[in-house]
Amino acid sequence: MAAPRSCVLWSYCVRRWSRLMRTGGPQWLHSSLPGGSLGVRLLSREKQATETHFGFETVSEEEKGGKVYQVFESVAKKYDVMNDMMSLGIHRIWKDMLLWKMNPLPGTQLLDVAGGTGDIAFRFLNYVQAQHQRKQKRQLRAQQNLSWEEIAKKYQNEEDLLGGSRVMICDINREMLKVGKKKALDQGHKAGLAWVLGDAEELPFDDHKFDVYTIAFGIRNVTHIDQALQEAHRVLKPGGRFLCLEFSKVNNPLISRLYDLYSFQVIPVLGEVIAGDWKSYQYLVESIRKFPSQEEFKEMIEDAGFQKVTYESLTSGIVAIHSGFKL
Ligand SMILES: COc1cc(O)cc(C/C=C(\C)CC/C=C(\C)CC/C=C(\C)CC/C=C(\C)CC/C=C(\C)CC/C=C(\C)CC/C=C(\C)CC/C=C(\C)CC/C=C(\C)CCC=C(C)C)c1O
Ligand SMILES: C[S@@+](CC[C@H](N)C(=O)[O-])C[C@H]1O[C@@H](n2cnc3c(N)ncnc32)[C@H](O)[C@@H]1O
Repeated sequence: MAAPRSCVLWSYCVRRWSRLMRTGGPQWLHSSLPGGSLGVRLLSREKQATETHFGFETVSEEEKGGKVYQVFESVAKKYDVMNDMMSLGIHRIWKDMLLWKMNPLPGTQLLDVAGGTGDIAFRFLNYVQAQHQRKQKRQLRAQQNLSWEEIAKKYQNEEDLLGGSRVMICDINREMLKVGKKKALDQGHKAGLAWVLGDAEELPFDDHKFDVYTIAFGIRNVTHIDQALQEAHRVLKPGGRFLCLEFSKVNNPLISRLYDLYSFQVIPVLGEVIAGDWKSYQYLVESIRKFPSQEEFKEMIEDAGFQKVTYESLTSGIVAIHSGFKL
């Protein structure tokens, strides 16, 4: 049965109002306050500067960054094994799906923010290398009179193996990057990647630098998500793509109940047994519940200036991939 028109109108008004409030209030309010729009900006900054959440705990904004840092400093060494244990390997499929969605073109310059131990970056390198090798093979087969030196050269130039694609991994946590760098050596990734210590809210890069921006399981931990989204928009080239893999809202009531049971009864126990750290994994499950739904997050991405914003829910909405373009 269709919803009555008054309900539709009411829900539209509520959505418009909450969106306005998130973006600093209506325009008329800016000029009626002392100091005009600066007044509002200062007021909203002051308001923002008071409180936020760290999982289910209420903390000041200044505190949150430090607490998140401690969590990832503490879990870094066990991070990868914990992900396999908690998700029975399913996180690998989600990350593969992010790459399939990206389907990078030859020469893509990727920025992977909150890149941690490099899972997205290594998948990107494997993907572009496989893609480039297939292309090179096709070209070599098509050329009849090549010497073996010419053929060998094509295979030996490591930089060329990636067809000009590169990935920059940016993360705020030294320990996560340290584990990632070691993993890169172990997996034989040398060319085409660089590691940078940096904050998603204040990226250490010039404007219009990257073709694709990814953030996987990272944005949930950032204090000012709107600021991180604006930074993503700033560093992308016109035509560039934003892709985010993050926990989301489960859309099936039965799965939701089981998932809640699993999250609150099993995950912290796994955290304690495997990583000796109950609290960090309690933070993980609580922070998941605090993160906006698929639709709310879509609106936040649009508010940062992205166009053609879409999302795909995976595993009944346990996670979602959001995509947007800087046009
Ligand atoms: C500190 O911050 C972080 C730290 C990190 O290490 C990582 C992250 C970022 C996170 C990731 C990259 C991924 C992390 C993965 C998850 C949080 C888990 C995602 C969950 C799933 C894919 C599975 C979802 C589970 C369900 C839909 C419910 C099914 C659950 C059950 C049948 C068990 C229900 C539980 C109870 C009744 C409680 C009592 C049970 C026991 C004591 C037995 C223990 C049972 C198990 C170990 C079974 C585990 C089962 C599964 C994993 C189910 C998988 C199967 C399917 C989805 C089909 C970070 O930010
Ligand atoms: C759950 S891990 C995700 C790592 C990786 N992207 C993956 O998918 O496995 C979250 C990462 O976000 C990083 N992080 C948290 N706040 C950040 C911020 N403000 N700027 C950059 N990275 C941040 C943490 O240090 C951590 O490495």
